[in-house]
Amino acid sequence: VLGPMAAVDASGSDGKGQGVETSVTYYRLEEVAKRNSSKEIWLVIHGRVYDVTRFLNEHPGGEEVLLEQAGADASESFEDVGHSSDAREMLKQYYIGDVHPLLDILDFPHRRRHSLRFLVSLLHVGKQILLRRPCW
Ligand code: HEM
Repeated sequence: VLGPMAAVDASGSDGKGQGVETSVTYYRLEEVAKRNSSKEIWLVIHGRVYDVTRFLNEHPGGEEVLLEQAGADASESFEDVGHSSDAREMLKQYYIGDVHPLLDILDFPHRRRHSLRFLVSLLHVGKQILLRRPCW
């Protein structure tokens, strides 16, 4: 129901800063979870959302492993493989936005079964609050 959140200027540009102006689109995990077929595949890796649909055929590790993680948080499996720095660099091409820290917290009641993941996402929230200007 909730679509992607409106783009938010995360750079805090005041018109004269040298900071690169960037805007971030925020998604809920729920939105990501819908992109779980070979027609459309999104993955979350370390709180960032990647549309890997057009990467399916090109992935050196095969499309099967991506399909297994479709619509889900693939951080752990991505790290388990020990992807090269080239592979990490490639992520940028498929980046479409971030998982929204607050909206994820609101999902809490539905996620009790994943308490460890919830704690990890809490850590992400803490990190985002420390590293970023508030955007809500
Ligand atoms: C957008 C996300 C991903 C990108 C850009 C990516 C990229 C790559 C690249 C470039 C390689 C070649 C080896 C290297 O350079 O490290 C590779 C290998 C591999 N990837 Fe990924 N990968 C992604 C996601 C995943 C995920 C989510 C999984 C696991 C579920 C996975 C499993 C593997 C496996 C099993 C190999 C083969 C390793 C080997 O043969 O030694 N990859 N990937």
